[in-house]
Amino acid sequence: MKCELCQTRNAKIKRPKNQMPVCHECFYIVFEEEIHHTIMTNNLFKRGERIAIGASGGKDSTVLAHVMTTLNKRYDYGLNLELLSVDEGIIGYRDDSLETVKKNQITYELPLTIVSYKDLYGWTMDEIVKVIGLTNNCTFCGVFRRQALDRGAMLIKADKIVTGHNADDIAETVYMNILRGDFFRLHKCVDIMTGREDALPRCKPFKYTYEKEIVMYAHFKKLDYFSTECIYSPNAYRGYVRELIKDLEKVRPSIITDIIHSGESIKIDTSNVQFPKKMNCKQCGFVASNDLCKACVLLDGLNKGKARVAIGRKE
Ligand SMILES: Nc1ncnc2c1ncn2[C@@H]1O[C@H](COP(=O)(O)OP(=O)(O)OP(=O)(O)O)[C@@H](O)[C@H]1O
Repeated sequence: MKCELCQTRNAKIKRPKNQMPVCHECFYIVFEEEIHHTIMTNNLFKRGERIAIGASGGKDSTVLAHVMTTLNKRYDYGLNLELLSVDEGIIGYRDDSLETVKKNQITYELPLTIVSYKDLYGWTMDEIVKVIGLTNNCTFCGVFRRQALDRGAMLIKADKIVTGHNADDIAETVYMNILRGDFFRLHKCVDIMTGREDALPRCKPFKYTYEKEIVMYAHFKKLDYFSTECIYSPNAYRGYVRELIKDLEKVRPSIITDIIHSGESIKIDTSNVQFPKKMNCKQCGFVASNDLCKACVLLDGLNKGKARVAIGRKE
């Protein structure tokens, strides 16, 4: 079968996004051009900006570093790209994936900054898990990582952070927020750029990019990425939603894009939604919706030996 795009070479893959049979060369082109289109139509960047690429060494952020470098050169975006990694302190997982980031730093000739939970908070995830166990550790990790990325980006004086969140991640989040009735997050999670009004906006150039295509791109281009899941069990609830969407995808391949578009089209009745206030944490000065930010509340709990109370559980 011939490639549907060039009509010359033999088709080697069926695009997961639309089932189109394409050759490798055309796949690379459409994959990169769609991301360029997303960047341009959403005005994600301005010339001269310093962009921190959240680099975990996994497939998404490795492809992100590759594609951002490629497009920055091809279209002369004029961006100063840098890699920014957070070392959560998980032996046998993050130490290995950071080795991959270090190799990519050399491949893409980008500066790399690594910030660690140990330096920022005095705790590694390994130490936190010893105290709290495996049930709620993702809460600590998620809250700390979010702030650690901000802190790292401020350190390198970045104007924006980009992350490798892909279409599958966003569709899952839309679905999860609907199932939880969390309308504030539902409203926010489809934004391609959050925190526009803050000092450090975050962008998701892969908002419409299917995870399967990211894996294919990384695989065929032979990119160096680390493919092991976090050893501290992934978020179980998200796992169920992911399975559900994967099942639906078998009968309706466009389901991921459809869910994102539904999320974008839902109009939230703001009179019924409590939007969190925006203020600065009285302890660390970072963005908070209460007197203390979530990271400081969790950290105080850990330091006082009341970690479970800090996440709202009984001791
Ligand atoms: N430790 C980290 N350091 C820097 N950025 C990170 C880190 N962990 C996650 N990110 C950023 O957040 C995005 C989404 O993270 P998530 O935990 O969902 O991982 P993922 O889907 O497995 O992505 P990846 O394949 O890049 O690891 C990543 O693509 C990356 O840009």
